[in-house]
Amino acid sequence: MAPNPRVVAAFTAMSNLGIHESKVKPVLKKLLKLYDKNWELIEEESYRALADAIFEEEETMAAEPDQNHKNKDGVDDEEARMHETPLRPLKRLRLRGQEGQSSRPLTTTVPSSAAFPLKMPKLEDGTVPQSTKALSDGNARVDARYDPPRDAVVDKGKQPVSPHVIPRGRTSASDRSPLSETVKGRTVESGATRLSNIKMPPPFTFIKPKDEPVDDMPAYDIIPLAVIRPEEPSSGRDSLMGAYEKQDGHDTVLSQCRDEDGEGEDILSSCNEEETSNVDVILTSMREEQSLKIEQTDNVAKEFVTNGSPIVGGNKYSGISNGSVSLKSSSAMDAPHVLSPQPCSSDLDDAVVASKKVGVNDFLQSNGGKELEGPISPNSRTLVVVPKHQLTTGDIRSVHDANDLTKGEERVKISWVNNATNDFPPPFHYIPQNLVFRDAYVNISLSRIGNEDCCSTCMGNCVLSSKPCSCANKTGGEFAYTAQGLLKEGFLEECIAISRDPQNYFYCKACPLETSKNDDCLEPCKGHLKRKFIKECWSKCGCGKYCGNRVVQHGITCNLQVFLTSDGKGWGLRTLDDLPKGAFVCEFVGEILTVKELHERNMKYPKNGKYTYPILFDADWRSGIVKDREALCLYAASYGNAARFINHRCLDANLIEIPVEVEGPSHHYYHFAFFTSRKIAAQEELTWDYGINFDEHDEPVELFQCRCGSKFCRNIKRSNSEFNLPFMCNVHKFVSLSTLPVIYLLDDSISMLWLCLIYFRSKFVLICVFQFSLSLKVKYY
Ligand SMILES: C[S@@+](CC[C@H](N)C(=O)[O-])C[C@H]1O[C@@H](n2cnc3c(N)ncnc32)[C@H](O)[C@@H]1O
Repeated sequence: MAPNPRVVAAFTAMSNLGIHESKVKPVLKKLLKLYDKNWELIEEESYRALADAIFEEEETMAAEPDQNHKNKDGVDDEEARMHETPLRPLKRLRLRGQEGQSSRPLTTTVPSSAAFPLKMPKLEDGTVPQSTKALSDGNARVDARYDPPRDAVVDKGKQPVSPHVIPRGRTSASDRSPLSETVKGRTVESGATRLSNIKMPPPFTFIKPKDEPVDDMPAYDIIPLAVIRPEEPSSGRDSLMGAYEKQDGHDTVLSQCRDEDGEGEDILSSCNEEETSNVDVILTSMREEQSLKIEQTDNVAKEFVTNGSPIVGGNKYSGISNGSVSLKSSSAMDAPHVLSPQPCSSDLDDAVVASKKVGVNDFLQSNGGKELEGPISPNSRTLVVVPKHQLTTGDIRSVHDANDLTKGEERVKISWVNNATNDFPPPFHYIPQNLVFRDAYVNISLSRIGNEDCCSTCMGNCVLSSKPCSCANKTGGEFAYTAQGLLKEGFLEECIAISRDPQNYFYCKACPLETSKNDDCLEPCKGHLKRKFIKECWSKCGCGKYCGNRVVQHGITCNLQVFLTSDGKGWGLRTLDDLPKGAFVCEFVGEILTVKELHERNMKYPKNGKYTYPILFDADWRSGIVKDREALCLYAASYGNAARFINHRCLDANLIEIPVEVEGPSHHYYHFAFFTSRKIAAQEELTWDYGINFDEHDEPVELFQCRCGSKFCRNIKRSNSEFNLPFMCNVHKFVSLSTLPVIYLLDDSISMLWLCLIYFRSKFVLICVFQFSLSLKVKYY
């Protein structure tokens, strides 16, 4: 029987959205039943109902995973897939100052961290501390007093962040140009700069002024909005990107809206609050001639559909409209592929999804967000551009919202941009706070916080007091923060000095990292950095929420952006603001695993691809035997925050990680907070020193070739030598220097012996391999 053409058409439409037939079939059946076989309803709006239903089905499955989704180990398949993202355990600078660790000689051609002079050269924009004196962490230790059972903070299982299929968000800057103009305190990209930066003209762009704190800008609560027909391309930026004007001190976005018939319809909205609610969607569509200018648009969906309130708007949300405007493309554009809003997700109501092949974020403009915004902020309206053939629905959930990959989880929005390729950031669940995977013992309870561990008698703002509070005493007798919320210069310098001084490594007798492997050959501890801790005030303290000794717990407040680096490091994180020295940037957030669980994951999921580095909570492992469930680490490949995008830089990174205790006095679990180690200019990539010794090859991990560009790069010699030495091949974990076949006669046989000189784990090793032995004996009968 010939296949039903309507069914085939439905499959094709879904396939264009990257949805496999097997997913479509059951849903289509249900839908046909539901709609009493009324195909029109299904076919409407490019099979919107069908796509909705499929996503909804997936959402439901994800929300209520049943046994069918579990593999034989009881592990959720989706989780398993996420964990297929390989991982590498974080390795602090190994061998640094590892005197007495005989199995790890420092003899190597590779510059190990130990090779760094104790007296550091002066770095760009900042001085490496000269002092090499051994620095204690200065903290009064409080023994962890753990009693089972774990309290409610402990997540006994996987707690996926609820996935959202379709993005929302606001218009975002595709890539802030350093040549941005500042208009009335807001950053607005110069047209010339913007035009020179973009690879192809976007069909429409909203120029969104940078948000300022609401308090500072009452007059800008409502941004006038207007829509005009764009001019010819030759007329410059206005015609290509929509125009940006200033009227009576207000920013005005000029753009064009086309109706369903392709007829340009000019709408002018002066966009006061009342009018805003009447003009639901303002989009700019290119005229046909303009769209022809777009390169590589042939197989890309180009219909932009949005529901809800204005894409460009003020800070007040004036109600979600039920109207939606669908803008059909010009003839130069393909058939639409619209992922419509999902009924189950509020995020989806205001989503716009379209496709574009190159320069994904050329469409988008964002200021990265600033102040606390409600879940239905007009700034969350956005265009999200999804390449048609690349993403699975899982991917879309994870990184679909180019304006805010935090999916509203942070106080600020964090956009992502890629002006170079068609790639999206790797999929992951954004979580703003650490979550326990399974076994990790993270017991946060008020009963465990003794009076000496909090400042219950304080009031107001502790840092304004002349006397350090109990919490400051835990930070080594002083507040780590200034009244402005920055790290004190002396404290920061001490932390930097500690991290760069090999003397500040300690070596466990029985390293949890090694014992967790549970294998016969227990390797010696490779060293852990002694760290200075910060103890912040918290809920049991008497001071207020805005006490100056509470910084990290307030989360990210600066504007950050994930971007595709141009130097081959993959995605990276940059700041959109100028940051002073000592400013808190973000915490490294992920799943809390025991190191045993980490090892199990390492073994289970093969290494390849790009992923995040696990962070060890090893700062206090020297205190003695660490129980299995207390030897913890953070793993952010599957669940994490923006910090998972921070790339490594050898030695002179602009961020430094400092352990911060917030909830409790345990040093087995703390917050891994990143602070600026120097002033950082807007647009600069944020980096930190992972502490990798690029000479180590003994972990089930694959080291990347460092492209940090630092003059202190620890990977330079190795990468050079690999290419320069003759007869050398790099075979996984060892370097074969030369191979010599030796043929010899032994008694009546001829034998072949391979002599192979290899360089392995910093040693030269001669390997002999007998390949064959051929008997020369001739037997006569
Ligand atoms: C924590 S992730 C950082 C985000 C990552 N670039 C991405 O695209 O998702 C660590 C990975 O980034 C890459 N990376 C980080 N720093 C690098 C560097 N200095 N040189 C080359 N690759 C780097 C490596 O692939 C590493 O495994």
